[in-house]
Amino acid sequence: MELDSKIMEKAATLIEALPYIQRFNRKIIVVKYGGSAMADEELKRNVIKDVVLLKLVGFKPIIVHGGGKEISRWVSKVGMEPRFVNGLRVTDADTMEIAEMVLNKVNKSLVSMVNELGVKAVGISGKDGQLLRCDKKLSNGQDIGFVGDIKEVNPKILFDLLEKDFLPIICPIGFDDNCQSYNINADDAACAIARAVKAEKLAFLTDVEGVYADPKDKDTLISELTTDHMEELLNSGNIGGGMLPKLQNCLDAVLNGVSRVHIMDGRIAHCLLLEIFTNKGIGTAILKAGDDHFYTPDEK
Ligand SMILES: Nc1ncnc2c1ncn2[C@@H]1O[C@H](COP(=O)(O)OP(=O)(O)O)[C@@H](O)[C@H]1O
Ligand SMILES: CC(=O)N[C@@H](CCC(=O)OP(=O)(O)O)C(=O)O
Repeated sequence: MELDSKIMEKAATLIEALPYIQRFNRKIIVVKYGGSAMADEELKRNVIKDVVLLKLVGFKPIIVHGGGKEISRWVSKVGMEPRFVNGLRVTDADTMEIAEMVLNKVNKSLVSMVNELGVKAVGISGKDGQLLRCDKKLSNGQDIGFVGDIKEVNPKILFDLLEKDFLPIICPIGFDDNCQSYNINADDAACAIARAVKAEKLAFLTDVEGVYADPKDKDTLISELTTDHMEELLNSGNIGGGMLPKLQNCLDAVLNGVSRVHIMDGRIAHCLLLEIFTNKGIGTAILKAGDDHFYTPDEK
């Protein structure tokens, strides 16, 4: 019997994924899902479908999400002006209240999407299970309000959830010794969590292709960025806004045992699957100096 070539192609694609499935089996993958890549429901659903697939083929994904754009929208709605210093939101008491409400809302919408696809998700914040204990964070000595600097991660709740086969979805709110709530940059939260659970991979899904050497010139996309070039890039004046904390966290993660760190465009449908299950270089891979090459299936 002659088989349709399209069906054969599908089979070949599935077989191509086999070494990657073996490589990541039972391994923890932290996906930082930025608010910038949550522009519409279809986009969100595509990202969530990818994560659900990762879970169903035997990976242990953890989602850490942001929601910066949505927080800004609500801050503006109540007549206040969103303000940022070095990519971090200046968070007074009112802004803190709004941030917590909005992030919890985003959290539950992602939980519902995962549940709808037949995988059991549990949405928590950094307060649950005392996951993210903070101090107040200063930005170059400047007080920027209730912004949290993570001083301790207690990953027990995450291991418990993973062991019971739940998919943890975390929003970046922490607490201090006086039970004060803190607004944590979601990239900081994702990196600290990836380190604490010794994740195999940390993937940042954002709204740009990756890191540009010059953000005004899209031809300057950096496909591989090694740690020894990071400082130069961070000091070049060409890294701004939310990319600053993201890159600082990539550096921190790579230097502290997370071997695969990637920034990619969450607006590209199924970018996570393409990055994990194929040998294509998507976005920007952040590598330790001396490890500067794309991964082969065996290494991935
Ligand atoms: N050199 C750069 N390369 C890529 N993006 C940059 C650069 N400098 C600043 N950015 C900005 O960083 C943004 C991504 O960070 P952010 O808005 O915080 O996203 P997320 O919500 O995913 O955390 C991009 O939309 C882009 O405008
Ligand atoms: C302190 C600080 O900046 N907190 C962030 C938390 C949300 C976040 O990081 O969301 P994205 O990942 O979508 O940027 C904020 O208030 O915007």
